[in-house]
Amino acid sequence: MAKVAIVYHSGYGHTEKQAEAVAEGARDAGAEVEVLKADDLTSPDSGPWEALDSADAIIFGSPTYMGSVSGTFEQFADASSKKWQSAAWKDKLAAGFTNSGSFSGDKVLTLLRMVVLAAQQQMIWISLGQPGAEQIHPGDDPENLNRMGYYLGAAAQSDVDKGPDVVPRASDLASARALGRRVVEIAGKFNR
Ligand SMILES: Cc1cc2nc3c(=O)[nH]c(=O)nc-3n(C[C@H](O)[C@H](O)[C@H](O)COP(=O)(O)O)c2cc1C
Repeated sequence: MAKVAIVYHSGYGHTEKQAEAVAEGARDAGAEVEVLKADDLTSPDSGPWEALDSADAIIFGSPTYMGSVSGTFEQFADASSKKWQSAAWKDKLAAGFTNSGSFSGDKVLTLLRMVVLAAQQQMIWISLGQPGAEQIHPGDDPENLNRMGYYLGAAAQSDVDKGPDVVPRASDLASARALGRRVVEIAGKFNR
């Protein structure tokens, strides 16, 4: 059984909904899933690091704040430098998701930050694997995966005047679930 760890930050609960959806998709695909808060992993010497060390795949999640990952996620990235020193995550699979207030909101930089983190850790980045762009229509249809046309990871947009009980939309959560499933499917191929 593939082991998947999801490590995310969410200041106001929206990205947390996305993290839950990624976890649901990974569990549906048969993985053992641990969901970890970046808030608990900001020091290299304390926190549930073992769950990350033993995972086949680590999926990173952060809201987009000021055009990149949040400060708390960046603290986690800094703290992970201890794993870089020992190449502890070399050849693990990696993927990512982000959520922001604007339709774009510069989410691509958040995902690229995660790609660079994964590369520095010598991990293997898994793209979203969903066609977008030409399939976009404005409705909130759960079948409408990747409505914003991102390919590096799963993107969600949450209207800033609405709480996490309303947004992210069903379509964005469906994209997140599909990313969780894809990571597990690729972990299966990789292990074979
Ligand atoms: C400090 C801060 C910076 C933000 N920067 C951006 C941004 O650069 N682009 C954007 O589209 N939304 C931005 N937002 C809006 C958040 O991305 C949005 O409200 C998101 O749903 C918050 O996720 P969370 O509830 O998981 O914290 C920002 C919000 C905060 C609090």
